[in-house]
Formats: sequence, C-alpha cells, structure tokens
Amino acid sequence: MVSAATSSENDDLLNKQVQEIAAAVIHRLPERYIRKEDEEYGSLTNAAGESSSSTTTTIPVIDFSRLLNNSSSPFELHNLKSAVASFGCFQAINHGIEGSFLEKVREIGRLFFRSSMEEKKKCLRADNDIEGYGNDMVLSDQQTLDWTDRLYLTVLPKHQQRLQFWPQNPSHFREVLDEYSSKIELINEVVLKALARSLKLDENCFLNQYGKNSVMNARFNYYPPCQWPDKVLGVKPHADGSAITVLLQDKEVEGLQFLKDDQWVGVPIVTDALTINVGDQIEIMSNGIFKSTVHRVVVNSEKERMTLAMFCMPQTEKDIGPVDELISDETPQLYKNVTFTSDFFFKNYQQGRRAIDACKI
Ligand SMILES: O=C(O)CCC(=O)C(=O)O
Ligand SMILES: [Fe+2]
Repeated sequence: MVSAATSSENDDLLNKQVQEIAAAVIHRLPERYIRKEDEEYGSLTNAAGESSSSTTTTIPVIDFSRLLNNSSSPFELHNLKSAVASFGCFQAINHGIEGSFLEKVREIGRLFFRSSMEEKKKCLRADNDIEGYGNDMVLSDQQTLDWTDRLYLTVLPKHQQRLQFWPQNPSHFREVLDEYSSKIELINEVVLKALARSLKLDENCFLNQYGKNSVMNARFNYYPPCQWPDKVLGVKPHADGSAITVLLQDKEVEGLQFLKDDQWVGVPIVTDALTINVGDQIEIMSNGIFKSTVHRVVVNSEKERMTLAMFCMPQTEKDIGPVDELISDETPQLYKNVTFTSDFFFKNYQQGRRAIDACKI
C-alpha cells in the first residue's frame, strides 16, 4: 500500500514541478499523482505497467528510405499501410537524419532540464496556457496528474513562435530546434505522401488539407525516476490530436506503450529510429483506415527518461475531413468535416473523452 500525502502537503506539492518532488525526500506519494483504475484502458492483468510479453506483437519497423517517391518500394508501402492501419505507429529507420544530430537534439533537452530551477522557470508557462515549461496542466480538480515535466513550444509556423518561452541556455537551443523542425517537416511530408500512395490516392490528398501555414509543436517530455513506479503514469492513456507525431525516444530508457487488442505493447529502443504515430486528424482524413492509437508512458524507479515529441498538423482553424475518394456505399463517411483545434481536443480530454469520438457521424 502506498500512503498518500495530506491535503495541505498536496496543495504545496501542486505548485512544484515533478522534478522537484522527485528530488525531495518524501515518504508518501502526492495523491494527485496516484493512478485511478477507472482511467485505465486495456486488460487489467497488465495494468500495473509491464507490457505484453507476447513475441508476436511488436511495433513494426519501416525502412523510410524505401518510402521516398523516387525509390518507392511497393512492398514497403504495403508494410506501412498495414502498420498504420493496425498499430497506428511504426519505428522509422533510415530516415536520413544523422544519429549525431539526433544526439544534439537530445542534448539541448537534457541541458535544459538539468539547468537550475531558476533558469528553467524563466520559460515557465502560465497556469492556463500550454506553452512553456511546467508540470501537467491542471484542467479539472479530479484530474490525475502525469509524472512528467514538459517544455512545450510552437515551432512552426515561425511567425507563431513565442520566443519568450524558448530557453536561452543552452545558447544553441533555438538553432538546433529550428534545424530539427525543418528536418521533421520533410519527414512529415514523406509519411503523408506515402500513406496516400499506399491507398492508391493522389499523393497530396492529405498534405493539401494542411494548408499553407501548417503547424508543428515540440514537446520535450522529462520523466524523473519515481519511487512508486507502478502507482503513477508518465502520461495517462491518450491518443494524439495531431495528424502525425514524430517521437525521438530516450537513448536508453524505454517507457512508451501502445494499446493493441487490449494489451499494452512496449516500444523498444531501436538505435537512431524515430517512432512515428498518426493522430486523430489522419484517422479522420483517412475515414478511419489509419488508426490514432491510444498510448501511455510508464516510469522507471531509478532512471530518468527524456523524449521529444513533434506534433505535425494542419494550419489552425483549417477544416479537415475524410478524403472524398475514401467515401463510398461500402465505406460510408465515418467522420464529420471538423475544425480540429487544440481547445476542442483538450475540452474532450478534460472530460475523459476522446476528441475523435465527438467527430463521429
Ligand atoms: O514520451 C513518450 O514516450 C510519449 C509522449 C507522448 O505520448 C506525447 O507527448 O504525446
Ligand atoms: Fe502521445
């Protein structure tokens, strides 16, 4: 049994970053962080944190170089289609971004989270704002908090960057993140075109729905070790509101799990791979063929973990909907045409619902 902290301790802890809580000598876990059974998905037999040990269930690995238009392989396109239609995610290898550059990207995140609290708080987000540095945004009194601190930044379009939240230290932070986002923009384009070709559609049919000022948000996720790893989650079960999410994993510590056939399947570390999943907006555009899969993050009792998620999506306020060619008498339209804003996403999330369910016809 883990005992929870008292309510005055809780009030105090609510104002602290998870990194501060983890570093303090505490004998009890703050109540707001304790997982609730009714928020779990999947089989309760593995709800405690261990992922499925079944060897047949593994996250597919896709050779990205074989998705490029000029060297496209029908076999790899087929693999991509079945990976995204069944798992909603895959590990991309040979994606063209050098391992040494990925390490540079990890390093700017690491240096930021390792800087002093005073330094980090220069980027502190406002209570009701998602952008900046801080712990889980509190959307309701009942909400279980994620065991993570984040640095969330709009990277594209560039004129929407709010540089007051960008770390000054390390000094090359901005240059590296800008360069990384340009590379991820290309990856996003290749994935969208390949997904379209895998369905024998015009390769621009998803990309066209992005509009001119497509959006990309970066979220550095830092998971401190937790003395009670099975009592908390780094991130509660959720699906992404993006079109595509490109995740740079920690080099050594695993934690991400996707829900497949009611079992949690862990994502192993594949050196220099990028973990790519589709979010709700591609599920809508593909009329449900591609799946925005629920996933969660478990934490480690001894090791910290850091990841960087890049959320790629259409320009703000742009209407999206299922591609016309995917609607027929046999495959009726499953989702409405919607404007998928982050407000809409979080409003549903706050009420324990999936935004995509509110888009169903
Ligand atoms: O840190 C991870 O492994 C995944 C994070 C995630 O799911 C998210 O930021 O949406
Ligand atoms: Fe996610």
